Amino acid sequence: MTSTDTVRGYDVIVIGGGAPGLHCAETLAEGGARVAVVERELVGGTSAYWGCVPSKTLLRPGDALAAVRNVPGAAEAVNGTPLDARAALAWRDFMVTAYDDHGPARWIREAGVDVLRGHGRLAGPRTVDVDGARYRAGHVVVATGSDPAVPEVRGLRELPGIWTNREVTALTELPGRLVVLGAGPVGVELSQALARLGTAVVLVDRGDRVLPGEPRPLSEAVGSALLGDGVELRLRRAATSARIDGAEYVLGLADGTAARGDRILVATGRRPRVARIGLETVGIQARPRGIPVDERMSCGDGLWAIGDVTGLWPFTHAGQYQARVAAANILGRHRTADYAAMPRVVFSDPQAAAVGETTGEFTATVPLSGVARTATYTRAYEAHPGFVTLVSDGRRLIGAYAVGPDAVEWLQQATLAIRARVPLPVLLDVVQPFPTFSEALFQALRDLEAQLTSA
Ligand SMILES: Cc1cc2nc3c(=O)[nH]c(=O)nc-3n(C[C@H](O)[C@H](O)[C@H](O)COP(=O)(O)OP(=O)(O)OC[C@H]3O[C@@H](n4cnc5c(N)ncnc54)[C@H](O)[C@@H]3O)c2cc1C
Ligand SMILES: NC(=O)c1ccc[n+]([C@@H]2O[C@H](COP(=O)([O-])OP(=O)(O)OC[C@H]3O[C@@H](n4cnc5c(N)ncnc54)[C@H](O)[C@@H]3O)[C@@H](O)[C@H]2O)c1
Repeated sequence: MTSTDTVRGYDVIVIGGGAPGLHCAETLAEGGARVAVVERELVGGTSAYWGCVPSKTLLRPGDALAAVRNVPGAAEAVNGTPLDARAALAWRDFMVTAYDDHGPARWIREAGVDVLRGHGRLAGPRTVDVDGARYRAGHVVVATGSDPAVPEVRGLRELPGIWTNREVTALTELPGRLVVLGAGPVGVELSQALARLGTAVVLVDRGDRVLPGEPRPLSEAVGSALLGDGVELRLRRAATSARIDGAEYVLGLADGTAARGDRILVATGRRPRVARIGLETVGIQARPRGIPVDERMSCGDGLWAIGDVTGLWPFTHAGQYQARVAAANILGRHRTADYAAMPRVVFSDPQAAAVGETTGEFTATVPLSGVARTATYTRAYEAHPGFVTLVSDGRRLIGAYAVGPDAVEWLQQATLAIRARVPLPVLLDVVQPFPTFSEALFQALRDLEAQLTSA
């Protein structure tokens, strides 16, 4: 144990070097604080190596090919050759920098942040141990993230070789058949990515639709796209047992049937990483969802928590937003988190995006097939499942959701409108360029206006 007179001190120590932890540390260093980030594995965390980046990279080849196949003139330039899975996996390796974190580690050091390699744990107020070395800090930010949650299904936890997001995003060989348990964002995105790369996928969920947390029309559009890619949907079926039969994984389902594959991917949510980080030494009791924080991201005196470990909004962009809120407060500028306009996005093809409320006093839905951009974009426009729905309280937008090409990008207009509380007449006065999918927003606003006039 290091004696107190040799203990190193920082203004702030961030435990966990995922995207939110790094962003917090960088913002604090920019603000003049002496900062260290503790990381026991790879600087960059889940998003960079086993989450957002590899999953979006694995989706992209299928996206691009499907888009080309729907465009007369371009479709003729591609023959029937399937996607080259080896090239796609090589691109994934490039995007995850072959699981080497020298680049991000150098970048954060150049931002003025010390990187302390090892397992960090609180050892009392304003004290952090890193593999036995003791450090003191004015503030400690807990940003330890989350692990995959494997549900209590008979035999599942003991089964050797089950996949979670780590194994599937890092796969080196495509399985012939894959059983995916859980049709949330992880299950949906990776089912489509692998199906398009050549795997036969069975997607199982106890809910009656994919993405059960989102509005039904959005789930239905994404579900039918998955069916179109050959994904077999087994909905309304909870998993009840799991076993290996020879070389085959067998997932028993509540209706007495079974799903069989060369692999099982468990995509049934996340649980906060709160074990062995010394929360008890500072009097914090984590809840099942995570560390409770106030709107400033504070969880105690000189103690803060951000990212997945809070269990609030398990997205990289949400954790980074919380990082800015915590950093501002630590630097003495009062700031509170506002989640009224938190974007929720699924990078399936078509993309699905939502923000804010999903129901309200007034709603207006416009199909994308009625927007000129769609006809120039794809020959499949008549059958296009795309749409946008706006939700209003009669004065402003309070929510929006959409399915369609690049929906994740153009629905951001609604995010801005909700966050900035823009009055509906001002939104109606916004010019949308022609021909863009954004024109659907204008049409939906006009529909809202008509409803309000006749109300
Ligand atoms: C397959 C998949 C796809 C996703 N896609 C998206 C997406 O497209 N968009 C999006 O916004 N979100 C996406 N997410 C969610 C996103 O990855 C997470 O919300 C984000 O990574 C959370 O960041 P975090 O820093 O809280 O946790 P993490 O990224 O897990 O970082 C925590 C870090 O802390 C380290 N650590 C933990 N405990 C200790 C300790 N005691 N000492 C030292 N270090 C420690 C870990 O090694 C890790 O590096 C996806 C998630 C998955 C699984
Ligand atoms: N594009 C993105 O932003 C993105 C992408 C991937 C993941 N993420 C985030 O990562 C987190 C984890 O995602 P996820 O998809 O693993 O979790 P999730 O909680 O969103 O979905 C889990 C799904 O598993 C199902 N399920 C759970 N137990 C089951 C059982 N025993 N039998 C059958 N079905 C069962 C649930 O009904 C649910 O549909 C999410 O919060 C998500 O927002 C975000």
